[in-house]
Amino acid sequence: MAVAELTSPATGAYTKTTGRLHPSQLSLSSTRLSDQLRRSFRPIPRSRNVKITCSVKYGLFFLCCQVQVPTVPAEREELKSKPECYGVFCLTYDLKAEEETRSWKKLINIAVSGAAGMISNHLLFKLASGEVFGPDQPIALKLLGSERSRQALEGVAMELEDSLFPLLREVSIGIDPYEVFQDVEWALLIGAKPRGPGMERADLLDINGQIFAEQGKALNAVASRNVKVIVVGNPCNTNALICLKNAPNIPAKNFHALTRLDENRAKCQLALKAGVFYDKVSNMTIWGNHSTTQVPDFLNARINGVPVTEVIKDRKWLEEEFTETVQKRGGLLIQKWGRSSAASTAVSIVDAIKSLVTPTPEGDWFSSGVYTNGNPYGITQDIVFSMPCRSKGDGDYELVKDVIFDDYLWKRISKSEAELLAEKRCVAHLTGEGIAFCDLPEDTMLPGEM
Ligand SMILES: NC(=O)C1=CN([C@@H]2O[C@H](COP(=O)(O)OP(=O)(O)OC[C@H]3O[C@@H](n4cnc5c(N)ncnc54)[C@H](OP(=O)(O)O)[C@@H]3O)[C@@H](O)[C@H]2O)C=CC1
Ligand SMILES: O=C([O-])CC(=O)C(=O)O
Repeated sequence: MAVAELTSPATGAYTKTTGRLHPSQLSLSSTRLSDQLRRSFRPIPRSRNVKITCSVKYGLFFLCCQVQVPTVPAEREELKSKPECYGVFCLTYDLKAEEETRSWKKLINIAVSGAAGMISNHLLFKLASGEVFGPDQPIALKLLGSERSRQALEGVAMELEDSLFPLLREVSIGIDPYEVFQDVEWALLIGAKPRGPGMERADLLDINGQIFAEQGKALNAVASRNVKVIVVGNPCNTNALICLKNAPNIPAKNFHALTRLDENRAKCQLALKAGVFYDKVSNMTIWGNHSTTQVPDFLNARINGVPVTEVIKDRKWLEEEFTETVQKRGGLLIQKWGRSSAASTAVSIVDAIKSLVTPTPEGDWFSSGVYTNGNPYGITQDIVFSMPCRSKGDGDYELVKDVIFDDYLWKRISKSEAELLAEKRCVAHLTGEGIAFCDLPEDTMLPGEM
């Protein structure tokens, strides 16, 4: 433990501060001392357990603070020199002094993994602009990358600096999830290895599963106890399951696998067929896995409040063409673009978050891949399955009860369920459930694979 003593003239009262704090959390009336502490300890990440004890040393006129910093082990020495914050975001501000920021809400911490990737390149700027959490909600972005992407991460942070977003109060970059996830209230887990040529899906499950097992452990150790986690990196349902199994201290209900892009794709196809604008399509459920077995549910969906099956009477089109178009939309896009959906995925992540932080419109719902324990439909427990949800806007959700099923829908749901159970057996070594046995169904594919 390294110890530093800092003394500064202090006038008036001060808040007695003792305990494990980051210098930015200090609340001292002596701004000079506070600034001195911040300057001295800026390079030390929050998780370093900086211990600060302040007391009045010389009557009312001087504050003395003792700052104790744990000695960094040799193997982590390299991280010590790495700044936690980035560029202009290292400056400190007295927000309360600014008239227009007086009504702002408390800062929220958002972690984004794969922050130097394609999806993040769209998403981060949407988050920073205020379009996701609102115009009075300042945010801190914590960007997680790797050795591979270190330079690129700095490039992303530089672009965020140059965008002058008023609500973006902090940006930090890092490669250690235990540091980046410290106190985060949202974790948007995008980074994952893409499936390469000749790579088996089982290999992908294993490689990416290890990333999500580690990130689950890190969230469990250092994130806010009520952190909301949205897993985007594929295969996202099983990655979300691995993540939640490795984070037993965080409610399993807080983990989501992104199927909102599939919902949006399905709405678009129904609108096109019915000749209406896509905002007229509601109650769109995607059931199951974010894969080519996903089930876009036309039985419960509505157009202008009327069941889709009454508007589009061509049941063969709904069962075959519509369903397959949605299931394989990602693959077609890759053929056209030469890379997978990035902008529309970022938009769908925004939609997914907004659906949790704003009340769901009366009578409507949204789809999300969530933990099946306690589901009212009879879907196997202990997997992450896309189902219809409603939210009061408090970050939480309830599953929708009043949905109908027919034989066709159940058959399709069962196929996706079987696929997820097979994926789960493949990753048993990562969920703490014994030895993995991987025997995936022949047609198991991500939406982006053809
Ligand atoms: N659920 C959904 O609806 C959708 C999901 N996806 C999925 O989202 C994920 C990210 O897509 P996108 O942003 O376009 O991808 P990119 O390839 O642009 O970025 C992915 C990031 O993943 C990180 N990564 C983590 N581990 C590895 C690894 N072993 N090898 C290579 N890169 C790794 C890399 O960042 P770093 O080096 O910093 O770790 C990289 O920047 C993919 O898994 C994709 O399949 C895509 C579209 C829709
Ligand atoms: O398969 C992929 O990587 C892309 C994907 O998930 C999608 O477009 O839905």
